Order: sequence, then structure tokens, then C-alpha cells
Amino acid sequence: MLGAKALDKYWQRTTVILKSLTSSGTCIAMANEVERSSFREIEGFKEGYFTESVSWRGQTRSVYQEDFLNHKHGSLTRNCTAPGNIGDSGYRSIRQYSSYGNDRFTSKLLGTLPRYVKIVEVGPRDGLQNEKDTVSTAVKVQLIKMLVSSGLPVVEATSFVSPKWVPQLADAKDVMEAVRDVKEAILPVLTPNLKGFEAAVAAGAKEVAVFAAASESFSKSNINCTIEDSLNRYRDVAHAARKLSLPVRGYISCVVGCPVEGMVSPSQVAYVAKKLFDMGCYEISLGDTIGVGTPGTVIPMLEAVMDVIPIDKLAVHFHDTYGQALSNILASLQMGISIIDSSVAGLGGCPYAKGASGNVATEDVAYMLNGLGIKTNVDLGKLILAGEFICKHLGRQSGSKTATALCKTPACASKL
Ligand SMILES: CC(C)(COP(=O)([O-])OP(=O)([O-])OC[C@H]1O[C@@H](n2cnc3c(N)ncnc32)[C@H](O)[C@@H]1OP(=O)([O-])[O-])[C@@H](O)C(=O)NCCC(=O)NCCSC(=O)C[C@@](C)(O)CC(=O)[O-]
Repeated sequence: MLGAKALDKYWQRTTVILKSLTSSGTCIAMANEVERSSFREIEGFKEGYFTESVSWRGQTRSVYQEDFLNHKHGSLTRNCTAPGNIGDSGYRSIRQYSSYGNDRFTSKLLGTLPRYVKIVEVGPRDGLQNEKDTVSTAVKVQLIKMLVSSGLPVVEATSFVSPKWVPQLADAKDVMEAVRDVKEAILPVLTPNLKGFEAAVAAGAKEVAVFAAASESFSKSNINCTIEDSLNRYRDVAHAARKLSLPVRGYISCVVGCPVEGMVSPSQVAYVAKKLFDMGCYEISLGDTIGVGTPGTVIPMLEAVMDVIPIDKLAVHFHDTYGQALSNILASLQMGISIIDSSVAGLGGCPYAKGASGNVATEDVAYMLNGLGIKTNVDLGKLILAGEFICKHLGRQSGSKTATALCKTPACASKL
């Protein structure tokens, strides 16, 4: 126990510290009611509650957060006001996991994140292209419609590629014709050459995508030509698309690593990106095809590409082979990227990239973005139902951790 004099000194010293913290905007943790009543008199004092300890660059420190109840009532939870983030399918309560957004590290590390992210769903194309057993056209069409109804703004529908190369998507024409009148989302299709472009347009496609690579070996194995030859083909596609006022998206595969060549240099990615952009691609999607990237390789690659392409024209496309996709996405968001490709239930893998596992799961991306207070307009519940639908048809478990957790224990979310 402290004596009266020592106690007085303690209060004086603590008050000085608190005043300086308060003037720097720091929120203060109160251990008990005595402390509260004493310190409330300090001008500008902000009260908070101790929550947990975290480690930051090797140092453990306490985390304090402003009045939890205020946040629960939505004063600072940005995403609570975002319509459609969480829908009516029983998962509403995960809003409570949203960012509080007032801690000094929170604002430093998360304060520059985009307020809205466009999710480009690639499940019906990238997700299914590698499936051995034929998925019926009816199931593909139903999947696309379910994904659209979850609020996703872009759902890549199929590919007009050679059926000898990708037999699973041999029904591209039938799929596209069945969804050509869907108005609520953009439904792009992959076109590797003019032949594919013309077939896509005839089937009703209103947006196409071309796909180059940053590695020569991958270009050869994926589309049977060199990078330069592919760029020449895509120039023809872009020219034909411009005549019809159709937007063209450009993909680049192997942006950090190639299954044959290993590391890929950022300058090579920037080179291909600039070529695609200059020929008229309105958006460039940077694909870590075999999922080997970490923020350590993804950040320098993005830096190189951002030097030649405006950041709002860049998308990231991560596969989760090494479990790095979400960390790479977070790093990309922190750099200002606001377009993310993902695949429902984590389906996917490129037929010409041995060992490539699924794309990052759209449910996991939506969950993380929601937690960061970033608007997507995606109804996570409906998205999970779409994932359940396709997994049931494929006879396998979802690759989404979020879907698995919420499907097992939807009630849990309401308690946390
Ligand atoms: C590019 C080709 C066609 C070259 O293939 P090729 O064999 O060099 O082409 P070809 O011009 O000699 O034609 C061979 C046959 O294919 C036909 N053909 C030719 N073009 C088409 C077409 N568009 N649609 C339908 N049929 C076509 C053509 O008519 C001919 O038929 P045949 O006379 O033998 O009966 C072939 O290599 C191909 O289709 N590759 C596609 C591979 C693919 O789809 N890979 C997966 C997508 S990329 C990806 O997943 C990565 C990404 C985007 O997700 C990002 C990431 O994660 O990295």
C-alpha cells in the first residue's frame, strides 16, 4: 500500500503522463473506477478499456480501445453502415468482428485501406477449369446465377479456349448463352485469340479477358507460344474488341514465380503489364499462379508494376498453395490495390501449373474485408450457399475456412 504522500506523487506523475498521451490523441486504459473519476477531469481525456496484449516488432504491449459499447453501437465501425455486407442468411452477427479503427497502430496500418473493394469472382472459370469430371452446363449456370445474386459485381463465366486444352470448359457457348441476359453483374470470359473472341461475342459475351504470362516457359505450356507472340495475338483481340466497344481485361500469370523458371523478376511483370495496358486492357490482373508469393516478393512486384500502370487499374489474383493469399491481399490493400480476384469455396488451380492449388476463397476474402470495414456489397451468407452448392456437386469439402467455420457453428458468431 502507498502512503498518502507517495500516493499524491503517483497521481501527479501519472497525470502528467496522461496529459501528454491525451494531447497526442492516445486513448487511455482505466483499471478501476477510482482512476476513472480522477482522470476524467483532464481536458480532452478519452476513456478506454484494457483489452489484450499483443506483440509488435518483438515488444509486447497492451492494447486499449475506446469505449467498446460505443463501437458496438456503430460509432466507428465503418462497415456497419455499408449496405449488403452481411445479408439475411444467418451470419449477420459477424459484423461484431469489425475493426475499431482508433488505435494509433490501427490508423497507421489500416487507415489507408480502400473503402470499397471490387471482388472479381473467378470460380466458374478458374475454379472449374481444372476439374477432371465434367460439371454439367446446368450446374455451371446455376452457380453463376447464385454468385451474381450474392452481390458480386463481376463473375467470370467461362473460357473460349480450345476444348482439347481445357475439356471442362468445352460448353463455353452454352454457358454464355444461358447467362447472356444477366444484368446484375459483369460476366467476362477468357479469349486466347481471335477465334475465341469471335465465338465469345457470338454467344453474347460483353467483356473478354486475355491472358499472358511473365515467364516464357509458362506462356509456352499454357498457350503454346512465346510472350511476344501472345502479345501480338492479344493486340488483335483488343483491336477487334475496341471496334465493338467491348472492355478487355488483361491477366498476367506467374508474377512472382514460375513452376519451371523459379523466381520471376518484377521488371518482367511490369514490362508485360505495360504492353497489355497500352494495347487497351482497362484492368490488369496480376496472378501468382502457383501461390509461392509472400508479402516479401509481392510488394516489390507491385511496386514495379505501379511505376508503369495507375494503381486503380491493377487487380491481384492469388492462389493459396502456401497459405499466403490473405497476407498477400492485405499487403496489396495497404499499397492501395482495390480489386481482388478470388474463387468461391477456394476452387481452382491452373491445368498448366503443376501443384497450383486453389485460388483464395471468396468467402475468406469477403470475411477479411468485412473485418477491415471495407465495403464489398457481397452478402456472405448467399456466397456461402453458392459455395455449398458447387461443393456438393463436386463431392468435396469447401476450401474456405470462413465457410467451414460458419457452416459448422453459425451460432458461435453471435456470441463473439
Ligand atoms: C491458345 C490455344 C488455343 C493455342 O493452341 P494451339 O494448339 O497452339 O492452337 P492452334 O491455333 O494450332 O489450334 C489447335 C486447335 O485448337 C482450335 N482452337 C484454337 N483456338 C481456339 C479457341 N479459342 N477456341 C476453340 N478452339 C480453338 C483450333 O481450331 C485447332 O483445332 P483443330 O483444327 O485441331 O480441330 C491453346 O493453347 C489454349 O486453348 N490454351 C488455353 C489454356 C488455358 O485455358 N489455360 C488456363 C487459363 S489461364 C489461367 O488459368 C491463369 C489465370 C488467368 O487464371 C491467372 C493465373 O492464375 O495465373
